Parts: sequence; C-alpha cells; structure tokens
Amino acid sequence: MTSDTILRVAARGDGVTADGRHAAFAAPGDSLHADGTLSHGPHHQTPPCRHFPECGGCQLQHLDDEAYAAFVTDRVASALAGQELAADLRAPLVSPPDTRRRATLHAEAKGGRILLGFTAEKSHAIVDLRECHVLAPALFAIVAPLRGLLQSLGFRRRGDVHLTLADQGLDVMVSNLTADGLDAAEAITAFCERHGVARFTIDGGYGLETRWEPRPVTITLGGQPVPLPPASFLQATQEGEDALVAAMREATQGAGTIADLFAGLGTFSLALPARVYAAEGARDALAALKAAAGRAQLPVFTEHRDLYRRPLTVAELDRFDAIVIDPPRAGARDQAEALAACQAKVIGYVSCNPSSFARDARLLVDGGWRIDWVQPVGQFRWSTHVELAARFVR
Ligand SMILES: C[S@@+](CC[C@H](N)C(=O)[O-])C[C@H]1O[C@@H](n2cnc3c(N)ncnc32)[C@H](O)[C@@H]1O
Repeated sequence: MTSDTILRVAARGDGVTADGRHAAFAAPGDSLHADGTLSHGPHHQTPPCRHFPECGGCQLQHLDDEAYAAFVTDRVASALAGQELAADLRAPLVSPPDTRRRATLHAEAKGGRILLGFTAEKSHAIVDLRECHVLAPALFAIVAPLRGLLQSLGFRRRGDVHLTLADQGLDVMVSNLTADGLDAAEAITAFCERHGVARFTIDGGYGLETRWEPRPVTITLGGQPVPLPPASFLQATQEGEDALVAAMREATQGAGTIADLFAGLGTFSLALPARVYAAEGARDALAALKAAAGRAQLPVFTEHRDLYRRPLTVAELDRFDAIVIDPPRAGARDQAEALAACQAKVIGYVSCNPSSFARDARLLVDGGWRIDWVQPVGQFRWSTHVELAARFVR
C-alpha cells in the first residue's frame, strides 16, 4: 500500500488517501495519481444505474458491497470517535437494492415535458428518472404513468411527489397540483384504477384533498394496521424497520414499562411487548397510533407533545423501566440531558444521524451511562445517509 492508496470513504462520500487527499468517486483500494486520475482497485464496482453520479439519490454506487458496508460502519465509528467515544459496533445491516418503500420525488414542467425524479447532487435540477436501483419496483413502476397524468392535467409548476407503499398498494401525494373540473377528476380516477393506486392526494395550496381512496389506507406496524396519513414518516425499507425493531426489542427486553419518544405512527410502540407511553409531535401520526392501539386493545398510552420545547423531565423518565428514543436528524440534546440524569434501567436510541447521536451519547456517557452496543443500519443503500440503533446501560 502506498501513500496514494484510498484507505476509506469520508462522510460526504469522497475517498481519502493515507496522506489525507480527497478524491471523488474513489473506493478503498483505488490509487490516486499525481495528475488526479484514479486506478480502480478490487472494491470499485461499475455503478449499476445510468443516472449515477448525476442523480442525488445515490452517492456510493461505485463501492462494492464490502466497501459500502465498511462505509456504514466507519461513519458511525468516526462520529463516535469525534466525541471521544468508542463502542462495540455490530456488523452493519444494509437493505438490498430495489426495496425503498417511501420516497419523495420532484416534478416540474419543462420544455413541454414533465420531469420526474430525484434532484441532482447539490442542485435543484430534476434528474428525469428512467431507471432506479433503490426504489421498490411498485414505486418505480408509477413514475412513467405519473408523468403522463401530470401532463394531461396541465401541471405547470414544480411540486413534490410523495410515494409510499401502503398495505393496499401505492399511496401518492402530489403538491402544487390543481385538478379542477370533471375531465381532471376522470383522468385521476382512470389513472388510479389502471395502476392499482391505493390513494391519490393533491395539495393545490389549500390543504390536502384526497381524490381517490376506495378503501382506507393503512400501514401494518407490529402486526397492527395503522391508518396512514398522507406523506407520513415511515422507515424507508421493511428491512430497515425490521432491523431497528429487532434492536429495540432486544435493547428493552424484560422491561414492563417503556417510554417511546418521537413515536411517529408507532413503529416501536406497537412492536414492544410492554406497557408503552408514546410521545410524538405530529398530531395526525399520533391519532393514527392511538386508533390502531385502541382497536387492538394494546396498552399504549399516547401524548401529543413537542419534545423539543417540552422534553420529558427526569421525574417523568424515572417512571419507566426503559426509554426508546428516535429523534429527527437534529438529535435531541435537551431530552438527552434529562435522560443522562434519569433512573431508567436502559435506553434504546435509534438515530438517522450518527453525528447528532454521538453528541447525545456524549451527554449520556458523561451522566454515567455506558454504550452496550451499536448496530449500524444502511437503509438508504448507496447513499451517505447512515442510521443506527444503540443500547445504553448504567
Ligand atoms: C425519525 S422519526 C421516527 C418515528 C418513529 N419512531 C418511527 O420509527 O416510525 C422522528 C419523529 O419525530 C417527530 N417529531 C419531530 N419533531 C418533534 C418534536 N419537536 N416533538 C415531538 N416529535 C417530533 C416526527 O413527527 C417523527 O414522527
């Protein structure tokens, strides 16, 4: 190995040599020459998609599976090292290709055509998606027909297209779309019938309007059908959800009472065999969780609560055997301060941002907690977006 060998891939996706030089689209084992060119090594693969690297959906398709898995682990390890923390890192769980069941695409009318896809890397330009190796086939299959529908509805603006694979089929939500009149209504109905769409919702600027939903749309979590509000948060793949749920079941094993903070639709609340208190800031998600738990007669107690403005106090946390926390990307600094001081036996922390996790973990460790294990999770395959689950004990 020489000084120009790429040793690792940095958080943003560039390869880094032993002497600290960065190179775009370089895999570990590649060689970076003085003129800036690369010779490919054993971990460089031919990117499977024609849109790589233009499309912002993937940054790391040039890494083989081994190098991508190493990136996922390294991302977690280096975030921890940045806070002078070390932990037992488990082997990463990486979702297979073609499994993303939730995605936000962007649509725009341009030059008489409809562009529909992810935005380009570091740009607002839309990459018109002609193939995709991360979306579940049902999501990709609707892309071309949706272009046709938007064209026929005279879509002239730019909007987001939220796609989610629900129990009944595909849930589609398009923002900045107006569809007035009988012709538009018939076009939407015909489109949904032909393509087996479960729900079609538009937001023309006056709130959500559901234009098609022959049966109430649900998502099954913990074996329970949960009413699915349009464009709700959902773990990006079933494999990712399974990995995170298994980690939280293991982390909280034996706990009789659990607080699930940032509970969403109840991914964890409905899957944990305990009395669960679920706190969440999105009213529609919490109402869905409450309805599902009520129907199944599960001991889940919900509270609509802004956990940034009003985190659980130490006294509130002390009532539980275990705490599960799964905050947004920013992490949960104030809540972590209270957790650091609480008497619960165990904390299960799920994170979509290793950096904010490491900062919160530092607070917990300074408060006398110890990291038992960390499970890296790669739900957003080939992207630099890494998730994890961790267990803290005293
Ligand atoms: C990463 S998601 C996790 C959801 C759920 N645990 C799951 O796995 O499906 C984060 C959740 O935090 C909620 N959230 C965001 N800001 C919040 C706040 N200030 N207070 C409470 N919940 C908030 C979001 O609505 C979202 O449901």
